[in-house]
Amino acid sequence: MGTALVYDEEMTKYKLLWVDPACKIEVPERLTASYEALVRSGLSGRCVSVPARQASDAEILLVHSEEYLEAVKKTPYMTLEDLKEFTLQYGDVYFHPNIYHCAKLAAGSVLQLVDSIMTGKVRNGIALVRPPGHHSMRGAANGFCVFNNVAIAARYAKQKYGVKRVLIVDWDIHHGQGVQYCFEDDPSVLYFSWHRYEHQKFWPHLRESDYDSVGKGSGAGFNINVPWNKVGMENSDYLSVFCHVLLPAAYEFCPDLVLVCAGFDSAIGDPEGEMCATPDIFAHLTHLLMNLAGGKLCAALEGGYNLTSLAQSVCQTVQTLLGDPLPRLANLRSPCISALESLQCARSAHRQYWSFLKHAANPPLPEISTKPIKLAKEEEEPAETAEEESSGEAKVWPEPPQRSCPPVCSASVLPDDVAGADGLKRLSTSGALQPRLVNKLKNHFTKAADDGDAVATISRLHTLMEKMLTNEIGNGLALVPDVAAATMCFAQDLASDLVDRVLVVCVGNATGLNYVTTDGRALVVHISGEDGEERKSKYYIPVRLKQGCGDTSGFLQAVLGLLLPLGYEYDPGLVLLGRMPESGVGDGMWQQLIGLLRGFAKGHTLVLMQANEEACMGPTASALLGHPAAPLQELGAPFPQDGDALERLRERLQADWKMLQTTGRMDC
Ligand SMILES: CC(O)(O)CCCCCNCCCN
Ligand SMILES: [Zn+2]
Repeated sequence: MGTALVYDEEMTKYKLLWVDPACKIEVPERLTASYEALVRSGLSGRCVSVPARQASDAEILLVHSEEYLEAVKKTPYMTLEDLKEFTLQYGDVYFHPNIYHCAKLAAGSVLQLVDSIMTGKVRNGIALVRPPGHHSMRGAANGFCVFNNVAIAARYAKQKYGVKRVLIVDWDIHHGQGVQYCFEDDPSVLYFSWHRYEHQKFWPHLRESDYDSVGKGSGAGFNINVPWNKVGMENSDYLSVFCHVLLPAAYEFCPDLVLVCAGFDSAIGDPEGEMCATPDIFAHLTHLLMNLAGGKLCAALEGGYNLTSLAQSVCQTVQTLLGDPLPRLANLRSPCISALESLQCARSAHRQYWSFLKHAANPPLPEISTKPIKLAKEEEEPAETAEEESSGEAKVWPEPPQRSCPPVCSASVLPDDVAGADGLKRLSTSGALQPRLVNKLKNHFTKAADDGDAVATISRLHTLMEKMLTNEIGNGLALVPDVAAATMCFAQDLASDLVDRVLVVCVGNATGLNYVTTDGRALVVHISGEDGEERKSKYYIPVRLKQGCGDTSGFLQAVLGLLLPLGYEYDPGLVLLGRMPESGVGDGMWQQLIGLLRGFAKGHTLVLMQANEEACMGPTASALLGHPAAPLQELGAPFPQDGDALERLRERLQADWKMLQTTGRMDC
């Protein structure tokens, strides 16, 4: 199933008609720059084009009041003076004779996306729209927004398709207060937003944008705010919040549909956000949401005011929706202290609502000042410099890396063209494997199985990996006689011969895995139901689930809160996933694991399974081919001792692994 793209150039046909420094950045070129970049890159041609349409009155009234709609209906007939007058009653927004028409198209475009996804015409999609939506409220326009496109879409999906739970992820750099107000007492809509806040000094200066706004009444816990109190946030800050707040809550919420308020003013170069995350981060943010709700993801453009970074970010997002391998995120740093404080505050505020946080550390939080903030005059409306950049140096960043298109054969099961012992000889003579290595491998395997098929296995694995690294195939699945032996020998000898770092993930009980690499060429994460061998090295991490790998909520917490951050920090060139016999891990969880691991190493994942596990081959191949994992059924709380043990393990490891941190040093 494909990816829908909704775009209509009619939505470029309104603009600011008078001088207003607060609104001048919201220009029609935002849409044309985004769309033309998709056309130039060939991405628009790979999407299913879905036409825009005007939202009906009834659809707009799902969120807005009649008097507001009636008032906006009058704007097409207003004189310039009337429009200016009309605009004065709202904040940081402007009207135009054609903006009502465009606002209906913007809202209708997102509804078209919802229809295409809910009727199974496409898997996911994006709507390039303006005016944006997430600031507009029931009875008011605000922040360039007229109708709340995404809030209307959420209500529409529930009403028309009986969707039970909707997750709204708002990665725009501004707080979508309109969405928060709309759903704050509604437990069927989980709203997550991060936003530039600077302790209420940043627009829209709302006290309720802080982390302690968790929702009201039965909606308590279903509103998650992560305020950024400093500018300059980077990729590692964003990923930490996804791994340690959003994703665990999202999986526990188990949505039927994911809507994204896709604002790209959170990217580097944007004059509003002043952040430093690079456009390719949106490839990963999108990917991390794509295994929820069976892949039903609907993104709607919100902000983004630097046309270069906006266009690059839109392309990164669309290319991921299409299923292409992700770019590797180079040299992630430790999340900054301010980000860690925000992370810790959000986790603490939600501790009582989410089982994944039940065992989280609970250090005291700083006092939130309740006194109204006093904005210094210049902070109210920064004087517009002639050139935005001239106030600060113009940001420059590298063009996002060219992302390989999906290889022809994206998952290959042990090509049988390399059979028997001669295969290994061929490899060794071809120089692919030095003779010394051949002997080492052979004695590794001979104890596992008789010489013949052990040798055959080795040569097949090597072939599979070579094809992967030449991107001839994306990933692979290998059935081997002895998974533990194959995994270790592969990690120790084969893989480290061809890539700089191998992430080895072992699922299920096994011995002989505590293979110590001091040079860090392999990182082994072993998730099992029994004590792994004790940790001798930073690069061998046994994760024990007392309830075994069949405990999906414990397993998932280990994956999201430990494995993902470790993987991002380690940044492997290859992922090796070994499924030990009788691991007990469920098919759904297994597919989610594969889906998430595909985000590393440009999707180069090699799965090793015991030869007799045919039953699991189907689900494995499907996940390797990029089909969305089956949604996990409702997750209970992880067993107390597991939840507690995982939190303790994370705290112990964070000295070595910075991406595992979730608390800032907060002197209260
Ligand atoms: C969709 C969106 O969240 O990007 C809209 C942002 C509105 C910002 C209003 N203040 C602008 C101050 C100009 N320096
Ligand atoms: Zn914004």
